[in-house]
Amino acid sequence: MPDKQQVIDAIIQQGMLPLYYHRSKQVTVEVARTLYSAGIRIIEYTNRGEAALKNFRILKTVQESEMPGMIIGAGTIRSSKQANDFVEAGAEFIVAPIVNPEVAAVAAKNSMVWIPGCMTPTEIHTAQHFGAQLIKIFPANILGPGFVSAVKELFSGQLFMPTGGVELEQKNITAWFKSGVCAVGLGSKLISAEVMDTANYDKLYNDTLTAMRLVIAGR
Ligand SMILES: O=C[C@H](O)COP(=O)(O)O
Repeated sequence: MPDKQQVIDAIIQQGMLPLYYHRSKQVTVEVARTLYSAGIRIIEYTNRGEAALKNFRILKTVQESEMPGMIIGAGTIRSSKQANDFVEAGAEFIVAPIVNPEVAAVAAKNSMVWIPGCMTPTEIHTAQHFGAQLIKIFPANILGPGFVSAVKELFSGQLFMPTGGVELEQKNITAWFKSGVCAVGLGSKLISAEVMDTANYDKLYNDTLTAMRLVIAGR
């Protein structure tokens, strides 16, 4: 299992964190395989449906046998029970849409990175207090890059990753990096419901290469 700094470094190095959920275990695994074959080495699987924990366990089995160097975290973790369940299932970091100190405590107990979602300076301050090295700016498209530019001086050295509505387009990704973020979270604009439901893994592969190029060009 990677240590906290290795997880943070992997996100910064990749410059993007792909995230998704799908009810089908086959789709869950094929999406990860496709991302991996395109060069992705850290992903978030979100707790956004009834099959999330079961599918996460299957994904971890495939990761162990087929994906050396891949890191898989659990997203949309709002309670300590969810955190404990996904840690037990092999989550290597935890992402959340909110700041819940009880989730932070589970992450700390397991020496894991906790990436809480924040949309105000007070939430950022609270997240820092409870140990967040990296903070998810969420919902990113509501706040915009101007929010990060405005608050980053208040939180010198803090790492930020906007997530929610980040677009797969150069202008948007470049604006985020210019505001001072270290990576962007990419959900539905990269791994859309349509791509998953139609098993269009060629499109996902090509879009992933595009996203990686946009990140390199944008930062
Ligand atoms: O927390 C995850 C976000 O809701 C994902 O947003 P997105 O699908 O717009 O990238």
